[in-house]
Order: sequence, then structure tokens, then C-alpha cells
Amino acid sequence: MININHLNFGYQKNQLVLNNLNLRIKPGHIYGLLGRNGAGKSSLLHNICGLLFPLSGSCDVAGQNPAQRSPEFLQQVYLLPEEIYLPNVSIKNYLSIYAPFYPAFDHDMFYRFLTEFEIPQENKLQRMSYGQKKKVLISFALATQAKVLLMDEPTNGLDIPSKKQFRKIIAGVIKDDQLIIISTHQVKDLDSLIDYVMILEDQQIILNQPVENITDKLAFKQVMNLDDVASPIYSEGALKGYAVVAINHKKENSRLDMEMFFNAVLTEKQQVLSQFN
Ligand SMILES: Nc1ncnc2c1ncn2[C@@H]1O[C@H](COP(=O)(O)OP(=O)(O)OP(=O)(O)O)[C@@H](O)[C@H]1O
Repeated sequence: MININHLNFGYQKNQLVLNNLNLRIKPGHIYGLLGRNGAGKSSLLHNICGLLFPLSGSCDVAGQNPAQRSPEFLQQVYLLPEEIYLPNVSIKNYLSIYAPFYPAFDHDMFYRFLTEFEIPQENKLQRMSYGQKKKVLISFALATQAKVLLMDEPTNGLDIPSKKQFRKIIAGVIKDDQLIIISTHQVKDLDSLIDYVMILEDQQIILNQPVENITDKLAFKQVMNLDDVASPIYSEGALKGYAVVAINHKKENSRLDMEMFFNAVLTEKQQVLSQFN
């Protein structure tokens, strides 16, 4: 569905943000895109949806080159940006203006999500709070039924119950021919939702693995004493003892702690990545 080869991108030619980046993404999955501030996550999402163009290399999304911005392509991709702007119109008018761009737009689905998010439907959009606007746009994004949904920090601004609703709605909506990429620092909001973890570091995607592969290779544990763990890779002091990421020699079952995993990749990059080669 997404095939990126040797992609170079920079806002200035002599300063690359993405350097020889390669990526393969399959439909039917929810990908979490993680990376430090300024790593280039938003830039990558903008290249995928044709809002920014590679300096060189190829980017194929659903069989099309996003940079050509063909109507057929734009109907199939939706980007929910980190910073949102909504015009001063009612929800009904917003739909009548923007929904026609997406042939598969499902009005019933949109209003169902608004109800789940408890959004007052009569208000003008600009009279809504930031979190309410975000929920309108999340509902819109999902109702487009676009094949490629890109979400940049979607849970920013959502209150705790809404984050739970967000997870529930997304998990229930994805179809086999769709993919969702969620770029986020709020990993705790999403670690039960995503099924692939991608990490952008050093201007490249250094890891793109299904969650079950990560927990097959690595064990995530809480221990009182670090000596109790064979082959620890990374540890952090926890309330009681330590949280540890270790090589999963004994094929134990553990639950992915995405924050620990991300920190382990950043601090012990070679050791973690070598488990996946
Ligand atoms: N419009 C722009 N013009 C020039 N440089 C930019 C522009 N937007 C971003 N950059 C630079 O490109 C790099 C990558 O930025 P980007 O926003 O893609 O990172 P990010 O991983 O999404 O960061 P964050 O997690 O902080 O949102 C940063 O060094 C940033 O300063």
C-alpha cells in the first residue's frame, strides 16, 4: 500500500530531514509512528499525502505518486494534522463543503462518532473547544473511509474518557483495505491500539515491526532486583524495583510497554535492532 524507496527530503536542499528513507506498509493495520521531537514524523506524513515533495527517491501510495496530487489519489488519503483549523460554520455546513471530496464518505458513521464523543451538533465549529474540534475532525477523518488515514498526534487535547472512546472507535472501524498511521508521543494512549511500531530516528525508519514480533524477541518485566533478569537490555527505576526490557530467551509472554521500548531503542539502538535482523 505504501512503498517508499531511497527517499530524501529537506526543507532546504543542503539540510536533509529524511535521508535515504525506505518503508513498506501493508493495509489492514494500525501503525504507530514514534520519534523524538524534530525527527521528521510530520514531514514524512506530509510526503505520504502529497503536501510535501521528496527531493529524490520514490514514494508510492496506493499505486500513485502523491506528489502528482491526482484527484483519485486525494480521495483516498486523509491527513489529520497536529495543528487544526476549522472555519466558522456549523457542522452541517462543514459536511456539505468538505464531504463531497470523499466519494465513500459515510454521513451516518460521522454522526454516530459525534454522538459517541458527545459533541453538541448545533454549535458553530469555532465556538467549540480545541478538544471538541479535534473530535469533529477525528470523526470526519474516519467517515471519509479513505484507504490511507494519517493522524498526527490525534489524542492531543482529548480528555481521558475521550482517549478511551478514540481507541474504541478506531479499533472498530479499520477495514482490511485501509491503513492508519498514527504519529504520537502519547504512547500510553495508544499502546493497546496499534499493531505495528515504526521508529523514525537518524532521518530513517530504523524499525518497523508488528507488536507480536517485538514481544516475541523482547520481554517487558517488572522486577525488584536487576540480577533476577537474564540478558537485560534496558531498565528504568520503577515504584517497586525496576521496569526492564530483556532479550526473550525463554519465549515468555509479556505485554509491550511502548514507552520502555522506545527508550530502549533510543539508548541501546544496536542491541535492540540486532534482535530484529
Ligand atoms: N516549514 C518548515 N521549514 C523549515 N524547517 C522545518 C519546517 N517544518 C519542520 N522543519 C524542520 O524539520 C525537522 C522535522 O520536523 P517535523 O515537524 O517533521 O518533526 P516531528 O518529528 O514531527 O517533530 P515533533 O515530534 O516535534 O512534532 C525539524 O528539524 C524542524 O525544525
